[in-house]
Amino acid sequence: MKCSLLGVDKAGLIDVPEYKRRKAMALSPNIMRDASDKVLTHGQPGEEVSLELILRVVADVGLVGLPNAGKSTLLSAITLARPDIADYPFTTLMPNLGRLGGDPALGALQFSSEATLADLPGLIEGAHLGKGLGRNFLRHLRRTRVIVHVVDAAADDPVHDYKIVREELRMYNPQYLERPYVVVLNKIDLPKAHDRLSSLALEISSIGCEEGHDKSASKDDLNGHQVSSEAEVEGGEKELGDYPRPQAVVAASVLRHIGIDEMLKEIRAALRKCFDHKLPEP
Ligand SMILES: Nc1nc2c(ncn2[C@@H]2O[C@H](COP(=O)(O)OP(=O)(O)OP(=O)(O)O)[C@@H](O)[C@H]2O)c(=O)[nH]1
Ligand SMILES: [Mg+2]
Repeated sequence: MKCSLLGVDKAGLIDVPEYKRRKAMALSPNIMRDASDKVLTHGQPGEEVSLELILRVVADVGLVGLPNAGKSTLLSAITLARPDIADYPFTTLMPNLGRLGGDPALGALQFSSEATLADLPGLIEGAHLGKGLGRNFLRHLRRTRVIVHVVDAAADDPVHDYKIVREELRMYNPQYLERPYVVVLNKIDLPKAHDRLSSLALEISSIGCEEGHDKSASKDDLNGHQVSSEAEVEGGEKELGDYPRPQAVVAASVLRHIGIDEMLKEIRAALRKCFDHKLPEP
Protein backbone atom coordinates (compact mmCIF):
# COMPACT_ATOMS: atom_id res chain seq x y z
CA MET A 1 0.00 0.00 0.00
CA LYS A 2 1.32 3.41 -0.94
CA CYS A 3 1.48 5.87 1.89
CA SER A 4 2.45 9.56 1.91
CA LEU A 5 3.08 11.98 4.77
CA LEU A 6 0.77 14.97 4.89
CA GLY A 7 2.03 18.33 6.24
CA VAL A 8 0.02 21.27 7.53
CA ASP A 9 0.20 24.50 5.57
CA LYS A 10 0.24 28.02 7.06
CA ALA A 11 -3.50 28.38 6.86
CA GLY A 12 -3.89 25.34 9.04
CA LEU A 13 -5.26 23.22 6.20
CA ILE A 14 -3.76 19.77 5.94
CA ASP A 15 -1.53 19.72 2.93
CA VAL A 16 -3.18 17.30 0.59
CA PRO A 17 -1.09 16.26 -2.46
CA GLU A 18 -2.14 18.07 -5.59
CA TYR A 19 -3.50 14.96 -7.30
CA LYS A 20 -5.80 14.38 -4.33
CA ARG A 21 -6.67 18.02 -3.77
CA ARG A 22 -8.43 18.12 -7.05
CA LYS A 23 -10.82 15.60 -5.69
CA ALA A 24 -11.27 17.35 -2.39
CA MET A 25 -14.87 18.23 -1.87
CA ALA A 26 -15.97 21.30 0.03
CA LEU A 27 -18.68 20.46 2.53
CA SER A 28 -18.86 24.02 3.87
CA PRO A 29 -16.54 27.07 3.55
CA ASN A 30 -14.32 25.69 6.36
CA ILE A 31 -14.73 21.97 6.07
CA MET A 32 -13.86 19.68 3.21
CA ARG A 33 -13.49 16.00 2.62
CA ASP A 34 -10.52 14.62 0.69
CA ALA A 35 -10.33 11.70 -1.65
CA SER A 36 -9.49 9.28 1.15
CA ASP A 37 -12.55 10.44 3.02
CA LYS A 38 -10.65 12.47 5.62
CA VAL A 39 -12.44 15.56 6.94
CA LEU A 40 -10.23 18.65 6.76
CA THR A 41 -11.02 21.71 8.82
CA HIS A 42 -9.60 25.18 8.31
CA GLY A 43 -8.00 26.50 11.51
CA GLN A 44 -9.58 29.59 13.02
CA PRO A 45 -7.63 32.51 14.47
CA GLY A 46 -7.24 32.17 18.24
CA GLU A 47 -8.81 34.56 20.73
CA GLU A 48 -7.20 36.50 23.55
CA VAL A 49 -9.13 37.61 26.61
CA SER A 50 -8.16 39.26 29.89
CA LEU A 51 -9.96 37.91 32.94
CA GLU A 52 -10.04 39.37 36.43
CA LEU A 53 -11.05 36.69 38.93
CA ILE A 54 -12.48 37.85 42.24
CA LEU A 55 -12.07 35.45 45.14
CA ARG A 56 -14.98 35.16 47.54
CA VAL A 57 -14.53 32.69 50.34
CA VAL A 58 -17.41 30.42 51.18
CA ALA A 59 -17.83 30.07 54.92
CA ASP A 60 -20.75 29.43 57.25
CA VAL A 61 -19.62 31.88 59.89
CA GLY A 62 -17.86 35.24 59.48
CA LEU A 63 -15.84 36.75 62.32
CA VAL A 64 -15.91 40.53 62.32
CA GLY A 65 -14.67 43.22 64.66
CA LEU A 66 -12.27 46.11 65.03
CA PRO A 67 -8.55 45.38 64.62
CA ASN A 68 -7.05 43.69 67.70
CA ALA A 69 -10.42 42.49 69.05
CA GLY A 70 -9.17 38.90 69.02
CA LYS A 71 -10.80 37.42 65.90
CA SER A 72 -7.75 35.43 64.84
CA THR A 73 -7.17 34.27 68.42
CA LEU A 74 -10.77 33.07 68.52
CA LEU A 75 -10.33 31.15 65.26
CA SER A 76 -7.19 29.47 66.55
CA ALA A 77 -8.93 28.62 69.86
CA ILE A 78 -11.74 26.62 68.27
CA THR A 79 -10.26 25.31 65.01
CA LEU A 80 -6.95 23.91 63.82
CA ALA A 81 -6.24 27.11 61.85
CA ARG A 82 -3.09 28.94 62.92
CA PRO A 83 -3.47 32.53 61.72
CA ASP A 84 -0.99 35.27 62.62
CA ILE A 85 -1.85 36.88 65.94
CA ALA A 86 -0.21 40.03 67.22
CA ASP A 87 -0.80 43.02 69.40
CA TYR A 88 -1.09 45.51 66.56
CA PRO A 89 -3.93 46.39 64.20
CA PHE A 90 -4.33 44.79 60.80
CA THR A 91 -2.35 41.68 61.58
CA THR A 92 -4.80 39.82 59.37
CA LEU A 93 -4.59 41.04 55.79
CA MET A 94 -6.44 38.23 54.06
CA PRO A 95 -9.28 36.07 55.40
CA ASN A 96 -8.26 32.94 57.32
CA LEU A 97 -10.44 29.88 57.21
CA GLY A 98 -10.89 27.26 59.91
CA ARG A 99 -13.11 24.23 60.30
CA LEU A 100 -15.22 24.01 63.43
CA GLY A 101 -15.73 20.41 64.52
CA GLY A 102 -19.25 19.10 64.98
CA ASP A 103 -21.09 19.16 68.28
CA PRO A 104 -19.99 16.03 70.22
CA ALA A 105 -23.33 16.04 72.07
CA LEU A 106 -25.00 14.98 68.81
CA GLY A 107 -23.21 11.62 68.78
CA ALA A 108 -23.15 10.09 65.29
CA LEU A 109 -24.80 13.22 63.89
CA GLN A 110 -22.00 15.49 65.04
CA PHE A 111 -20.45 15.76 61.56
CA SER A 112 -23.65 17.32 60.27
CA SER A 113 -23.02 20.25 62.61
CA GLU A 114 -19.52 21.08 61.33
CA ALA A 115 -18.99 24.58 60.01
CA THR A 116 -16.37 26.67 58.24
CA LEU A 117 -15.32 29.93 59.90
CA ALA A 118 -13.75 32.91 58.17
CA ASP A 119 -11.63 35.31 60.21
CA LEU A 120 -11.69 38.63 58.38
CA PRO A 121 -9.28 41.56 58.56
CA GLY A 122 -10.23 44.22 61.12
CA LEU A 123 -12.82 46.82 60.20
CA ILE A 124 -12.54 50.47 61.10
CA GLU A 125 -14.89 53.41 60.76
CA GLY A 126 -15.10 54.35 57.09
CA ALA A 127 -14.06 50.88 55.89
CA HIS A 128 -16.98 50.84 53.46
CA LEU A 129 -15.43 53.97 51.91
CA GLY A 130 -12.04 52.30 51.62
CA LYS A 131 -10.44 53.27 54.95
CA GLY A 132 -8.12 50.81 56.67
CA LEU A 133 -8.00 47.75 54.51
CA GLY A 134 -11.10 48.99 52.78
CA ARG A 135 -14.26 47.25 51.80
CA ASN A 136 -12.87 44.53 49.59
CA PHE A 137 -12.97 41.75 52.12
CA LEU A 138 -16.53 42.56 53.20
CA ARG A 139 -17.63 40.61 50.16
CA HIS A 140 -16.43 37.46 51.93
CA LEU A 141 -19.44 37.74 54.22
CA ARG A 142 -21.79 37.28 51.31
CA ARG A 143 -22.13 33.51 51.67
CA THR A 144 -21.97 33.34 55.46
CA ARG A 145 -25.07 32.34 57.41
CA VAL A 146 -24.04 33.59 60.80
CA ILE A 147 -21.93 36.57 61.83
CA VAL A 148 -19.90 36.60 65.01
CA HIS A 149 -18.99 40.05 66.32
CA VAL A 150 -15.82 39.98 68.36
CA VAL A 151 -15.66 42.96 70.71
CA ASP A 152 -12.71 43.87 72.91
CA ALA A 153 -14.54 44.29 76.22
CA ALA A 154 -11.46 45.94 77.74
CA ALA A 155 -11.39 48.72 75.13
CA ASP A 156 -12.25 52.32 76.00
CA ASP A 157 -15.77 52.16 74.61
CA PRO A 158 -16.79 48.65 73.53
CA VAL A 159 -20.40 49.65 72.74
CA HIS A 160 -19.18 52.36 70.40
CA ASP A 161 -16.74 49.87 68.79
CA TYR A 162 -19.54 47.39 68.29
CA LYS A 163 -21.78 50.02 66.69
CA ILE A 164 -19.01 51.10 64.34
CA VAL A 165 -18.69 47.57 62.98
CA ARG A 166 -22.47 47.09 62.65
CA GLU A 167 -22.67 50.42 60.88
CA GLU A 168 -19.90 49.48 58.45
CA LEU A 169 -21.68 46.24 57.61
CA ARG A 170 -24.91 48.17 57.11
CA MET A 171 -23.27 50.68 54.79
CA TYR A 172 -21.71 47.90 52.73
CA ASN A 173 -24.71 45.62 52.54
CA PRO A 174 -27.72 46.14 54.81
CA GLN A 175 -28.74 42.51 54.29
CA TYR A 176 -25.77 41.48 56.43
CA LEU A 177 -27.56 42.96 59.43
CA GLU A 178 -30.52 40.68 58.94
CA ARG A 179 -28.49 37.55 59.55
CA PRO A 180 -28.42 35.80 62.90
CA TYR A 181 -25.39 36.92 64.89
CA VAL A 182 -23.64 36.32 68.15
CA VAL A 183 -21.64 38.94 70.02
CA VAL A 184 -18.52 37.74 71.83
CA LEU A 185 -17.35 40.10 74.56
CA ASN A 186 -13.72 39.11 74.52
CA LYS A 187 -10.76 39.62 76.87
CA ILE A 188 -12.74 39.16 80.07
CA ASP A 189 -9.55 37.93 81.70
CA LEU A 190 -8.59 41.61 81.89
CA PRO A 191 -10.00 43.37 85.01
CA LYS A 192 -11.28 46.33 83.01
CA ALA A 193 -13.49 44.02 80.96
CA HIS A 194 -14.52 41.80 83.83
CA ASP A 195 -15.78 44.65 86.01
CA ARG A 196 -18.27 46.00 83.50
CA LEU A 197 -19.37 42.78 81.92
CA SER A 198 -23.02 42.69 83.02
CA SER A 199 -23.82 46.28 82.04
CA LEU A 200 -21.98 45.85 78.75
CA ALA A 201 -23.83 42.65 77.86
CA LEU A 202 -27.14 44.29 78.77
CA GLU A 203 -26.50 47.35 76.67
CA ILE A 204 -25.37 45.45 73.58
CA SER A 205 -28.16 42.90 73.75
CA SER A 206 -30.73 45.68 73.80
CA ILE A 207 -29.52 47.29 70.55
CA GLY A 208 -31.91 46.20 67.83
CA CYS A 209 -35.48 45.11 67.50
CA GLU A 210 -37.31 41.90 68.24
CA GLU A 211 -36.89 39.40 65.47
CA GLY A 212 -39.75 39.19 63.01
CA HIS A 213 -40.43 42.93 63.10
CA ASP A 214 -38.50 43.46 59.93
CA LYS A 215 -40.41 42.80 56.74
CA SER A 216 -37.68 43.38 54.20
CA ALA A 217 -35.50 40.32 54.88
CA SER A 218 -36.36 37.34 52.76
CA LYS A 219 -35.22 33.79 53.50
CA ASP A 220 -32.94 33.97 50.53
CA ASP A 221 -31.36 37.06 51.98
CA LEU A 222 -30.67 35.20 55.20
CA ASN A 223 -28.74 32.64 53.30
CA GLY A 224 -26.91 35.30 51.36
CA HIS A 225 -27.44 33.79 47.95
CA GLN A 226 -29.87 36.18 46.39
CA VAL A 227 -28.43 39.49 47.53
CA SER A 228 -28.01 41.79 44.60
CA SER A 229 -24.71 43.53 44.07
CA GLU A 230 -26.64 46.81 44.08
CA ALA A 231 -27.50 46.15 47.71
CA GLU A 232 -23.81 46.37 48.52
CA VAL A 233 -23.63 50.02 47.70
CA GLU A 234 -26.88 51.14 49.21
CA GLY A 235 -26.83 52.10 52.83
CA GLY A 236 -30.55 51.45 53.32
CA GLU A 237 -32.94 53.69 55.18
CA LYS A 238 -33.04 51.82 58.45
CA GLU A 239 -30.93 52.52 61.51
CA LEU A 240 -29.07 49.98 63.62
CA GLY A 241 -31.92 49.79 66.11
CA ASP A 242 -34.28 48.66 63.34
CA TYR A 243 -32.33 45.46 62.70
CA PRO A 244 -32.62 42.31 64.81
CA ARG A 245 -30.90 42.02 68.16
CA PRO A 246 -28.08 39.54 68.65
CA GLN A 247 -29.04 35.90 69.11
CA ALA A 248 -26.79 35.91 72.12
CA VAL A 249 -24.14 37.99 73.85
CA VAL A 250 -21.47 35.82 75.43
CA ALA A 251 -18.45 36.68 77.53
CA ALA A 252 -15.15 34.98 76.80
CA SER A 253 -11.43 35.14 76.88
CA VAL A 254 -10.44 33.30 73.76
CA LEU A 255 -6.80 33.64 74.74
CA ARG A 256 -7.28 32.02 78.15
CA HIS A 257 -9.96 29.58 76.95
CA ILE A 258 -12.62 31.02 79.23
CA GLY A 259 -16.25 30.84 78.10
CA ILE A 260 -15.45 28.84 74.96
CA ASP A 261 -18.13 26.17 75.52
CA GLU A 262 -20.90 28.72 75.99
CA MET A 263 -19.69 30.63 72.93
CA LEU A 264 -19.69 27.48 70.79
CA LYS A 265 -23.13 26.57 72.04
CA GLU A 266 -24.51 29.92 70.88
CA ILE A 267 -22.74 29.86 67.53
CA ARG A 268 -24.10 26.38 66.85
CA ALA A 269 -27.58 27.45 67.93
CA ALA A 270 -27.43 30.35 65.47
CA LEU A 271 -26.26 27.97 62.72
CA ARG A 272 -29.09 25.55 63.46
CA LYS A 273 -31.52 28.41 63.21
CA CYS A 274 -30.28 29.13 59.69
CA PHE A 275 -30.54 25.52 58.62
CA ASP A 276 -34.20 25.70 59.55
CA HIS A 277 -34.61 28.03 56.60
CA LYS A 278 -34.88 26.23 53.30
CA LEU A 279 -31.76 26.75 51.23
CA PRO A 280 -32.27 28.13 47.73
CA GLU A 281 -31.03 26.05 44.83
CA PRO A 282 -27.36 26.83 44.11
N1 LIG B 1 -5.87 39.48 77.39
C1 LIG B 1 -6.36 38.98 76.26
N2 LIG B 1 -5.77 39.25 75.10
C2 LIG B 1 -6.32 38.71 73.99
C3 LIG B 1 -7.46 37.89 73.98
N3 LIG B 1 -7.74 37.54 72.73
C4 LIG B 1 -6.80 38.11 71.95
N4 LIG B 1 -5.94 38.82 72.69
C5 LIG B 1 -4.77 39.56 72.24
O1 LIG B 1 -5.19 40.64 71.42
C6 LIG B 1 -4.22 40.89 70.40
C7 LIG B 1 -4.89 40.87 69.05
O2 LIG B 1 -5.36 39.56 68.78
P1 LIG B 1 -5.70 39.09 67.29
O3 LIG B 1 -6.35 37.75 67.41
O4 LIG B 1 -4.52 39.22 66.40
O5 LIG B 1 -6.78 40.20 66.90
P2 LIG B 1 -7.54 40.39 65.51
O6 LIG B 1 -8.92 40.82 65.84
O7 LIG B 1 -7.40 39.18 64.67
O8 LIG B 1 -6.73 41.61 64.90
P3 LIG B 1 -6.60 42.05 63.34
O9 LIG B 1 -6.11 40.87 62.57
O10 LIG B 1 -5.61 43.15 63.38
O11 LIG B 1 -7.94 42.52 62.92
C8 LIG B 1 -3.15 39.80 70.54
O12 LIG B 1 -2.08 40.33 71.27
C9 LIG B 1 -3.85 38.72 71.35
O13 LIG B 1 -2.97 37.95 72.13
C10 LIG B 1 -8.06 37.61 75.26
O14 LIG B 1 -9.04 36.88 75.40
N5 LIG B 1 -7.46 38.18 76.36
MG1 LIG C 1 -6.51 38.90 62.89
